[in-house]
This record gives sequence, structure tokens and C-alpha cells, in this order.
Amino acid sequence: MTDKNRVLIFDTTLRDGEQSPGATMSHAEKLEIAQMLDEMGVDIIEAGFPIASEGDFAAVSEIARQAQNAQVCGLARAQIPDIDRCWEAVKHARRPRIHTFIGTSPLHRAIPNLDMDQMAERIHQTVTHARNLCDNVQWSPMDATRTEHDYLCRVVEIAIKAGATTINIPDTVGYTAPRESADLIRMLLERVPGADEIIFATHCHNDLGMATANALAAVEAGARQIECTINGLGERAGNTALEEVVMAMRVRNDIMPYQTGIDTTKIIGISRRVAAVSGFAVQYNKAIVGKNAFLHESGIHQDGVLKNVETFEIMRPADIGLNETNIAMGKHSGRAALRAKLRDLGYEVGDNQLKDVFVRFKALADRKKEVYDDDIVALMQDSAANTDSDHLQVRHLRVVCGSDGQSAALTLLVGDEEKRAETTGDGPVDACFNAVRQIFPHEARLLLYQVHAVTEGTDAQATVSVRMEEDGRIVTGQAADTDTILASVKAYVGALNRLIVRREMTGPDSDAKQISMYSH
Ligand SMILES: CC(=O)SCCNC(=O)CCNC(=O)[C@H](O)C(C)(C)COP(=O)(O)OP(=O)(O)OC[C@H]1O[C@@H](n2cnc3c(N)ncnc32)[C@H](O)[C@@H]1OP(=O)(O)O
Ligand SMILES: CC(C)C(=O)C(=O)O
Ligand SMILES: [Mg+2]
Repeated sequence: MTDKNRVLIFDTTLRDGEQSPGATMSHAEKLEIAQMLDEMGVDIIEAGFPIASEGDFAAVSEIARQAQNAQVCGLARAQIPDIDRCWEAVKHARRPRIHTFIGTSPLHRAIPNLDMDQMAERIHQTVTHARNLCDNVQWSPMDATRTEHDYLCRVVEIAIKAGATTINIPDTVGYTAPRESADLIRMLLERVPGADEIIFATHCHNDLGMATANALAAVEAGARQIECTINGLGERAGNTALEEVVMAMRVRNDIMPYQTGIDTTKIIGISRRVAAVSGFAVQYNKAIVGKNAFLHESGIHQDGVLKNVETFEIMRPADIGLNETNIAMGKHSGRAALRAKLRDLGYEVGDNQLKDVFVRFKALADRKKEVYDDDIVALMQDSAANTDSDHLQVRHLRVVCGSDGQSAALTLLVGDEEKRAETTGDGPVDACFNAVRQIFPHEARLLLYQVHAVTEGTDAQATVSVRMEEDGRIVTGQAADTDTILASVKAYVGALNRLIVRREMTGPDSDAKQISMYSH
């Protein structure tokens, strides 16, 4: 490998990814995802936007202290207080980075009401300030792909002269196309003095479904850092998906001879964890990490794969950490088999966690004839989302439904106290949610209620996702159970538990601002 072909992977799941409405993660979840990113070999973790809230600041600071290998970066607007706050958070890292940005296209220049010269001056001042604090500064002209080329060259040159070591070229609204994405990087490399001394990064959004293609095109033209997120999480249609660019460069290394430091066998584990904590399920036919990405159902494909797997598979499931296994799981399986199966599915569990999961697994196996891999994934997601230390816990549920009406009798543990409610509703789920509201009154608005059958069969588990909003705080809950109504109540209660934590952690003001940004 030559250094000139090494592409840095900059993961922004915890910053741009978390900007997806509803994808808000808890502090503990952010630390956990950051550790997984660090272990999988991500070069730079963009851990958050420190000035956005106390919660963001705390998460970035702790991730900076925790990261063993990756550089840790925070985002800051082109404002001195933002940059100072960002530095306060990232300075604990072995290799801190400040990322500062401002919108340079005509549309974005109008927002802070700066003319071209005033904006150029602001860029000079803020990048210089950042560089005086930190020797690792990234600068982004937001909406670069809709910025006039002459002006883009001018401001990139200013940022380089002021000390930026990485220049990121964002396609903020997912507007560009592969050839244009490549031409832009080539143009900057050719025209901007000093461009060969810094690293160009590409940051693509997926509004037209071209984020991966655009990022790879930019690399072919000379960019050496890709900004991306796990599962392509991010604003609107999302960002470039880490797993897609990494696997594309690996599988088609013949035509894209670039290397990354990513341990690809960690992909499936982190993909599942991000899906669980963000509440954004991965679509079945998603490239690389979708449930169907390595499944063959039609006869001709199955016949081909049985004769030679390469007929219909361009990469091995094991390459992304998905290991085929012959271990059939059921009520007679023991801990060793469960641990092996979990490892195959991308989960590394400690002894205590294994004990807890094993109890849940046995309870499931008692109720279900066959326990499939997907059942175990659902069970893991449920265990992570709902724990015995939650403030609200479902104790008993009895539901009556049918043509004569629907009612629910629910007992919840609220702190240390058991509380009971009996209610009716428009259907059994509505009756249950009314019961929860009677026991734990709240004003949160239900934004999403979604049910998926995990496998086939009438004894299949249902996974339920619930998303709610209160005073600008958006929270999600998830649960799995063979009883769809019970899973619904557990997911609803899970979302409320997160809301309770968010109420304690944040003031209403900071979160309300997030909402106003989303609605723009
Ligand atoms: C493309 C991207 O992903 S950009 C990143 C988006 N992420 C976020 O916005 C994270 C969450 N945001 C927040 O928490 C808040 O918006 C904060 C804390 C950053 C700012 O809150 P407020 O000070 O109340 O400002 P508000 O959100 O109402 O408006 C944004 C302000 O920042 C200014 N601004 C926006 N981007 C930049 C920038 N890059 N550099 C300088 N100023 C900027 C706007 O002009 C506006 O200022 P104004 O009110 O004086 O006109
Ligand atoms: C902050 C910048 C880099 C961004 O996320 C974008 O322009 O999409
Ligand atoms: Mg972005």
C-alpha cells in the first residue's frame, strides 16, 4: 500500500447522523458507538457539536478522553465562542480536531447576511483562531457544490493559508453527480495554491441516491478523506454510508486501488447497534447490511450459489462479520451455543450480559418452536433498549379485544411503586397506551408507531418502534415480543423512559432548537 492511496474514514454518525429527526442518542449510547467506531478502525470520529447543548459538550469531551486510536473532532460554526467551546471539548483527545464551517454558496451567504469580502474575512479570522488552539483544523465551505468556482477557490485558499489541514467539500443538499463531484476536487487541486499540502475530504448527502457514487468519484479525483455514517444515517435522505464506500473500495480494488484502516468484520455489529439506538431500522434491501443483502431465494440463484458461490455473491458475508453458522438454536441450547451464535451475529457479550440474554432467550424458546437468527437479533435489541434499571417497567398486562370492544388492565412499576390502570380505547393498542398515560401522565406526542414481524409464522416475534416528541425532545423506544400488544406497550414505555432521562439531562431550550432546525 502506498500512502497516497490511503483514504481516511471520517465517521459523523454521532454528529450529522444524530441530526436525523428522531435519531437522538443517549450519552451512554454515544460512548458505546464511539468505542465501536474506534475499535473498527475509523480514523476520525466527529463526536458532536459542542456548543449545541450541554449534552453534546459532555459527550464530545468524554469520547475525546475515551478514544484510543481515532482522532476526535467536534463541529463549530464560524464563530469564536463555537470554536472555543469545541476546543474545550476535544482537547482531551490524543489527537483532537476542530471542524469549523460556513455556508459559501449564494443562498447560504445570505443567511448570516455577509457579502463575499466579509465572509472571506470571517473565514480568515475563524480558521486562524482555530489553528491557534489546535494544529489539526478542518474547514468546510457548506454547500460547496452550489458555490461559484472562483469564490470557492478564493475561500479554500484563505482557509489553507490560515492553517486548515483538511478542507472538506460538502455536497450539503445531495445535489451533485459523480462526474461533477470528481471535477470539483480536480479543479480545486489544480487551481488553489497550497492544495497539494492539505487533505481534501468529501461529504455527500443522499438526496438523489448518489452519495456513495459521488464520494468515490471525489476519491478518484484526489480526495483522501470520506465523511460518512453507519447505515447512511443523517439529515433528510442521509449521508454516504460507511459500509458502502469501504466495501466498494475493497471489492473493486482492481479499479479503485485505495485502502482504508477499517476492520470490515465489525460492520454488521455496529450497523445493528446504530439501527437499535437510533430507532432507524435498516431497509431489507440496503446494500451491504440489509437483511436480504446475502440471501438467495429464487431457484436459479440458489442453484448457482450452491454450485459456485461467486455466481451471485461478490463478497462473503464473513467479510462484514456475518458468519454463516450451523448452530440451530432452541430451548435445549446452552450458554456456549448462545455465545457462539451471538458472536456469529456480530455481538460480543461479557459474562454478565450473557447471563441476562440467556434468561430472555430461554423464555423466548419456551414460547417459540424455532428461534431464528433474526429472533436473536431482535432479542438483543430489546435487551439493550429495556433494562431492569428503567424508571418505568411493565409488570402485568391483560387485554380484552374483539367485536365487543377493547380494554386493557396494566400494572407498571413506577420507581419502586406498582401502579395499576384499567382503560378502554380505539383498539387494543390504543387502550394500552391510554392505560400507560393514566399511570404516567405526560404531554408527549406520538410521532411514529411501527410494527414489523421478525420472521414468518404466526408465532413470529414482533418488533415495535415508537417515536415521541415533547417540548422539542424526540425519543424512540423499541421492543420485541411474540405478543404484539405487549411489545407495543414495552416500546411505548421504553420511549417514556428515554424521555425521563432526557428531561433530567437537558433544559427545554436546547432541545427546542433542534426541532426548529429540523423543520427548516
Ligand atoms: C449542514 C449541517 O449539518 S450544519 C449543522 C447543523 N446542526 C445543528 O444545527 C446542530 C444543532 N443546532 C443548535 O443546537 C443551534 O442551532 C445552535 C446552538 C448551533 C445555535 O442556536 P441559536 O444561536 O439559537 O441560533 P439558531 O439555531 O436560531 O440559528 C442559527 C444561527 O447561526 C448562524 N449560523 C449558521 N451557520 C453558521 C456558520 N456556519 N457560521 C456562523 N454562523 C452560522 C445563523 O446565521 C443564525 O444566526 P442568527 O440567528 O444571528 O441569524
Ligand atoms: C457541517 C457540514 C460539513 C455538513 O454537514 C454539510 O454541509 O452537510
Ligand atoms: Mg452534512
